[in-house]
Amino acid sequence: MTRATAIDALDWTAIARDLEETGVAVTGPLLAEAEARDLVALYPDKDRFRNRVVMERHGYGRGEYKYFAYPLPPPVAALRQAAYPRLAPIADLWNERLRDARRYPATLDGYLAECHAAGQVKPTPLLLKYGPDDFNCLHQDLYGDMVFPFQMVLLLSRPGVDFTGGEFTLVEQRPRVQSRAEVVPLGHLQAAIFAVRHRPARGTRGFHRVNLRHGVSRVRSGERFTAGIIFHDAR
Ligand SMILES: O=C(O)CCC(=O)C(=O)O
Ligand SMILES: [Fe+2]
Repeated sequence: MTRATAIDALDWTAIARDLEETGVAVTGPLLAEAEARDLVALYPDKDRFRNRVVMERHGYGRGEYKYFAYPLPPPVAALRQAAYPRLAPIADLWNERLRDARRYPATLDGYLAECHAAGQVKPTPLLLKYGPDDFNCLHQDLYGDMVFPFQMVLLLSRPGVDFTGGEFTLVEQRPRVQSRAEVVPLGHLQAAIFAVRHRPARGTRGFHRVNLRHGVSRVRSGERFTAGIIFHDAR
């Protein structure tokens, strides 16, 4: 199965519904086991990355990550390319609901051309590495004014085998009520697709914005690797 076929074979009606209701949707496996292993094996390779971030140094949590350099590894590039056109219409609908005039080009190349014209030229897909007691504080992945409203994260390690704990978590902050957490059960090779900074929620007087942040709970044992696919490039 080609990457585009694997993405097209997903139930996009269910994904759109889950995103609408909770801000996150879980997919079936999107990588072969060997592809996940190969991505993890790239981690020490200096030439494949443009930057390394030690999270503790910035108050981001504990653990580290590296942003890929262009050209991205083929499975990451292909998933970014294939998922974008499925998400762009959902992004347009959400903006319409939120009375935001921005609409998204139909293809990733079209969208990246807009990012590059706005000075956001650095690749944002990344590889994250967590060991025992590492965690990722709640945050939003914003890298400039250009923000594509969805992103994905792929679980490259085997939960319960390679690591325990380390759960992907989304927290939503509604106006005037207390925050709500959604802990996302991610299986090996599966992806979570989620809203980058907010989602439209239906209220009595139409839609309003509900703010979202994501992070990872403490890894209790072992090593956990993920690949993050962010669609906007960075300044
Ligand atoms: O490691 C994870 O599950 C989440 C990483 C993350 O923050 C991201 O992909 O943006
Ligand atoms: Fe993130």
